[in-house]
Amino acid sequence: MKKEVQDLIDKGEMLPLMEEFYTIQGEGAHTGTAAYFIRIGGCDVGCHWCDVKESWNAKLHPPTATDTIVAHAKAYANTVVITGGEPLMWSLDYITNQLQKNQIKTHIETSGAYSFSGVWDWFCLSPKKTKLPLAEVYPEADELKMIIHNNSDFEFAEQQAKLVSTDCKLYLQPEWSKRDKMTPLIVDYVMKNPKWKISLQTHKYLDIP
Ligand SMILES: C[S@@+](CC[C@H](N)C(=O)[O-])C[C@H]1O[C@@H](n2cnc3c(N)ncnc32)[C@H](O)[C@@H]1O
Ligand SMILES: Nc1nc2[nH]cc(C(=O)O)c2c(=O)[nH]1
Ligand code: SF4
Ligand SMILES: [Mg+2]
Repeated sequence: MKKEVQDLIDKGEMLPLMEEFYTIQGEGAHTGTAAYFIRIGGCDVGCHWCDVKESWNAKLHPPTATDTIVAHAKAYANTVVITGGEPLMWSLDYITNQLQKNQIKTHIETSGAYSFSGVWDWFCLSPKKTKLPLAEVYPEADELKMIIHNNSDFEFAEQQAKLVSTDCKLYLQPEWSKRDKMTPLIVDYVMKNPKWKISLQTHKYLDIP
């Protein structure tokens, strides 16, 4: 990669954009709310059930001017969700500052496995066993969203819940390929442990992006 491009990426003025789309937030506390999604390429966390493995190799996603991404978002929405891939692999201070200057709310979906950057109106932390969140990230979480793929994931969810702030909202979300088996177990678990709520990937049921 040319040095000029790498310098702009380092400053967050370019980002390896995989896709951008206007849709309805399908998961977590803001389920049902219209939002413009920005999916940034690159992730090495390696979840075997990841539903966007095409995002993993950052080199496949062209460095794109952040100002262009912000201009697109502005034409559609007053809320942007930055996801990936793992968005915290990149410096997100520039994009979130630009979005907020344009009165656009900034939301993130992250595993928390990389250092914190950006200014966030809503921070969704979804920890993974293969690459745990950094200690500095836990206090930032407004929402903890634990993916339940097997029975041991309930225990992992409880461990992670001890590390976020007391006012962080707690969600259990069935891993999509195991939803028929795990959703009824999550329903039982939430009734026995009502500090948790269930989050479904409602966009998949609606067949929208
Ligand atoms: C694709 S990830 C991208 C953001 C970031 N890498 C992360 O994992 O939080 C977006 C959200 O989808 C969740 N997710 C990914 N694959 C899933 C699956 N197969 N079933 C349910 N949720 C999934 C992740 O846990 C995360 O909350
Ligand atoms: N509609 C919709 N809602 C989402 N919430 C989190 C998503 C993600 O992939 O980060 C996602 C997504 O891909 N689509
Ligand atoms: S951290 Fe997120 S993007 Fe990366 S593999 Fe896991 S679910 Fe997929
Ligand atoms: Mg998704």
